[in-house]
Amino acid sequence: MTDPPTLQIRHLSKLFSTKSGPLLVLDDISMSVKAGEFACLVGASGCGKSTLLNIVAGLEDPSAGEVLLSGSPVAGPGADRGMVFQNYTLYPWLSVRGNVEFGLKLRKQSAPERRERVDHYLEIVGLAKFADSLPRALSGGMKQRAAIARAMVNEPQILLLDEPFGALDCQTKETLQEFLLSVVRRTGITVLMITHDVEEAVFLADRVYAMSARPGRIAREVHVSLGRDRCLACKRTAAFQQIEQDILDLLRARVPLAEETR
Ligand SMILES: Nc1ncnc2c1ncn2[C@@H]1O[C@H](COP(=O)(O)OP(=O)(O)OP(=O)(O)O)[C@@H](O)[C@H]1O
Repeated sequence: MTDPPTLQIRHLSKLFSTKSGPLLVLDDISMSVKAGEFACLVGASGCGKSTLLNIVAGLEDPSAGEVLLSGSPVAGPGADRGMVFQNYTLYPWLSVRGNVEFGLKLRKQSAPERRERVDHYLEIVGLAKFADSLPRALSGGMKQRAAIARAMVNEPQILLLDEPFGALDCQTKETLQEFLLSVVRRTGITVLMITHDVEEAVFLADRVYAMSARPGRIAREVHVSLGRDRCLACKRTAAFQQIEQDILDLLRARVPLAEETR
């Protein structure tokens, strides 16, 4: 028997109660992410991307449907999912090392084990020299690299990234995109990332799920057939731009302006 995909989302819906009545945000979402795959969800603002990621993270409950991680239902947050958010979420009073090892301390890992693991992941994200620095001494890009190390150090089954480069300037964002790809290739980690930046999704992902406007549905699943050896120059190739344009056309066709407001 073959192993189940790392992540399976089955017929998932989410309804919020609001002052003006029930609000259907996600409608019958089904998708999966295989081990070692990089999947991106793209969609207009308000289509429910963060809600979906929060449900996968166990921070919100679905109204219907289920999320399975390696075949087991998700029933709350857990160290088997590593999360990185858009806004830098490092503890300002802890050093980079203190931030990265925080989860390991909670799980009562011994000091020598912690040191070895933290050193390994700080080296992977290129921050070994900044282990003792406080977050305020880091640039935005370095903070996000530290946040990625903090998520990876628990060796989760899947990394969940919520617009991790959304607050960075264009140049830093591109540097971090290349950096993330190199980390993913080196470690083989499985990733689900959400972004509204279609170019970013095509550059990073093996598969892109395009979501319709609210209520969010999976409008199309696009296999990014660009190979796995990608560099920023790939963004200028005709093949890349064709895939990007197809997804943009799809999103534009499905997002009437009136529904863009939240
Ligand atoms: N707790 C909540 N109660 C009521 N409505 C909510 C709640 N959380 C989110 N929403 C609504 O659900 C919709 C989807 O929000 P969500 O943040 O998931 O979208 P998004 O696609 O991630 O948007 P963005 O790209 O702007 O971050 C929005 O209309 C939002 O106002």
